[in-house]
Amino acid sequence: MAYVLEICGLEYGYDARSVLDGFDFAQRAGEHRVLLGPSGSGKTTLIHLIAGLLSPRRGSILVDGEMISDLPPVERDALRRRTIGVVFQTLRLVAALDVTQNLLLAQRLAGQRRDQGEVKALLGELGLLHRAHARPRELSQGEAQRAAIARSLVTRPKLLIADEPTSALDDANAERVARLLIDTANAQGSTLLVATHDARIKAFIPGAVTLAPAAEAA
Ligand SMILES: Nc1ncnc2c1ncn2[C@@H]1O[C@H](COP(=O)(O)OP(=O)(O)OP(=O)(O)O)[C@@H](O)[C@H]1O
Repeated sequence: MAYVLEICGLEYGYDARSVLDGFDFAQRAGEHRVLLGPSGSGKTTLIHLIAGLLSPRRGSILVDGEMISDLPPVERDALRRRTIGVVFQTLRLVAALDVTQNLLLAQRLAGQRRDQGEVKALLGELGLLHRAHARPRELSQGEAQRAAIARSLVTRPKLLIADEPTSALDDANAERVARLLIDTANAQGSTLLVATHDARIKAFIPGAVTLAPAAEAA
């Protein structure tokens, strides 16, 4: 099966401080993986690199066969919107839009037809139909998280990345969110990469890769 993500010899750092030093990783379509690492090991940095929000110092990142790390910014943005969904720690829903409008906007930014039927179906799957016209500030934290998952999956991205989706949750809710991510990713045909320091996630997604703690200043 084809690779959705291939990372080779990735290097990145902030000023003199190296965060990633020769990181290699590959993920095939349908092969969900966990990126484990303690706080500060570079998980969020790596997600930003994969999504083309940062540029590597060295090495390459291929998303769905395209070298996102080498593309000019406009094409990078287009590739990200077409092929990657990210559930950020801070969720990043658009405050002025209701849940349905947030999902329709994601479809439009991905260059897709706005599809109310698809939006409704996904909100139903995530138990959010009754909140379809609520603004983000009117949602509970759990509802907002599910809305962010729906927003990231409504474009059926090849790769769905979730940044620390469970670390603040108790066992029952961590399991619920992990299962929800896996089930909805499967239903949408997306491959899941969960970045976390929450070792409980390994029970749900067996393929784990571990980031070493950040290196000391060079
Ligand atoms: N914009 C920045 N400027 C300077 N240093 C940064 C910046 N962003 C992150 N760092 C540093 O880079 C290292 C990796 O940070 P990153 O946020 O990627 O780690 P993380 O594994 O996602 O951590 P957490 O689990 O706490 O979110 C940390 O030491 C952090 O302090």
